[in-house]
Amino acid sequence: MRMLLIHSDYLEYEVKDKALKNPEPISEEQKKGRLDEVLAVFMSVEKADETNPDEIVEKAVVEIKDVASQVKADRIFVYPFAHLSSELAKPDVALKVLQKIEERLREEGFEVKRAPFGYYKAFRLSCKGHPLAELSRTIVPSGETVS
Ligand SMILES: Nc1ncnc2c1ncn2[C@@H]1O[C@H](CO)[C@@H](NC(=O)[C@@H](N)CO)[C@H]1O
Repeated sequence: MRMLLIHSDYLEYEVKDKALKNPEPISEEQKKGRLDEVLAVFMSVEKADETNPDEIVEKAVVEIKDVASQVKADRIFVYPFAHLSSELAKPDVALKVLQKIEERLREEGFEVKRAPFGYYKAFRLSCKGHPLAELSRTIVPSGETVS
């Protein structure tokens, strides 16, 4: 999994069109979303993650919690983003991983939103620009190597 973490004044999105034949079903309310004072986490779930999705979920939660505590963010925006890797996991696996990460972060006490999966979306982001405001992380299942 590849993550780009942006500590932001806000992130807002608007769904524009389907990017998959069968995108995640969403309500009218989910077509737009915004969080203020948020750690935006753009995530590409990768092929290698399919060997142990549960482990990837836990490793991602550890990394996100670590960065959130460093930048003192208690809101997280989980953002599916297929542009951080050339070896993407299948959509059904990727969606499950992202849904689980969302659920686990809520269990850890964060306010969490997740952008809809399988769509083209317009988004606006205001990066805070401090030294820890732009970070990336790569996570692999045990036994795999980072390519
Ligand atoms: N392995 C994967 N990891 C993360 N997201 C993935 C994925 N496979 C599919 N998606 C989702 O489907 C849209 C089309 O690829 C993706 N859409 C996007 O990435 C938008 N920024 C528009 O390009 C995303 O919602």
